[in-house]
Amino acid sequence: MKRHKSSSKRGEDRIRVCVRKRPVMKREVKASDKDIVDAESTTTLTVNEPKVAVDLKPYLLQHEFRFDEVFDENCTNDDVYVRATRPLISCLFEGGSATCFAYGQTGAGKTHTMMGNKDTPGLYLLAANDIFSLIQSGKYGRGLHVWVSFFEIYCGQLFDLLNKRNRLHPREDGSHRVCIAGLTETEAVDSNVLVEVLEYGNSVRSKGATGVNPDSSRSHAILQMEIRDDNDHRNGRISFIDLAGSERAADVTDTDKQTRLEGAEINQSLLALKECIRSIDQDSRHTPFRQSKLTHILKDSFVGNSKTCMIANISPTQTACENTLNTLRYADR
Ligand SMILES: Nc1ncnc2c1ncn2[C@@H]1O[C@H](COP(=O)(O)OP(=O)(O)OP(=O)(O)O)[C@@H](O)[C@H]1O
Repeated sequence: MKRHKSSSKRGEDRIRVCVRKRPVMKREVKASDKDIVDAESTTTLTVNEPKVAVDLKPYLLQHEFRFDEVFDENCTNDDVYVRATRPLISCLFEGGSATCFAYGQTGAGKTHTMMGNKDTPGLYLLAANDIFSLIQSGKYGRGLHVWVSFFEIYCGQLFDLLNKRNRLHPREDGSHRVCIAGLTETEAVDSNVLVEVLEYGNSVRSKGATGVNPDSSRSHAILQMEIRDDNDHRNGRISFIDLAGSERAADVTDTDKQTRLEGAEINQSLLALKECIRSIDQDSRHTPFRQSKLTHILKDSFVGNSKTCMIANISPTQTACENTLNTLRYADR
């Protein structure tokens, strides 16, 4: 059995890595695609990889992983919110930055986790509900407002999802803070406004048609909620990043030029993100933010009073075994 242990004492308070296994879908049951992932506890899981020995006897190679949180197929978006994301919320009322990533292959459940649906709201909405309740309670003072922006990074370029996919340009100000010139910001007075913003933004989000899944997401979508006071001073900010399908990073060898370019960009940004997370985890003095647009524009979210949570989403089936192992190795610290 191969054992992987994913926890680091130094960065533990600032970064938490969680894994969510989605249920087997009806079409997968129909195709007799087996569930090969055992989420054994709230921190451990095992992937049972089918193998064939040299004497042609089949056997299972077991890969055991340990993470800060493991969510099995019965866990709801609420469970994920309470254990993984809620601990970040106080940070944005205390002048800090919180960041929550959804990572994983296409169809592993990133959008389900982040967006959810009418019956099962995802992390965006669950966090917003808590933020609005805290503002109303007056616990962190009066006159606080929530401003929302929603944009995507596609092929290394930024597009405003709240303004007809207008191209945006990030710039560093005199104090090396990264600002996105021209980004549309909307005040969300309640969750209904946020739902409208999300629905509008998602309808314009770029989708690429690939052989595997016509809706496969080939861009990183970033939703930011910023708390500001009556004088428009920024208090804190939370960023949710629904990352592009991780298996797309392998498209660097595709025959189609555009697909190759998209793949190269996704590959570079996911590697840069892993490097940044590793360097924060190890309290390293240099964090390589500039290696990709994604990490560059999130620079402020990683430094100072910041908290990050990575949710690695995995498909449970045998067909997805290789991608699942890649996702778990990526998330493994
Ligand atoms: N935890 C879950 N419970 C029930 N259904 C789920 C869960 N996770 C994912 N699904 C379902 O699986 C399908 C694929 O999930 P989803 O669209 O969230 O994947 P994704 O990782 O966002 O893929 P893409 O990168 O292509 O956008 C959807 O039909 C979704 O509703």
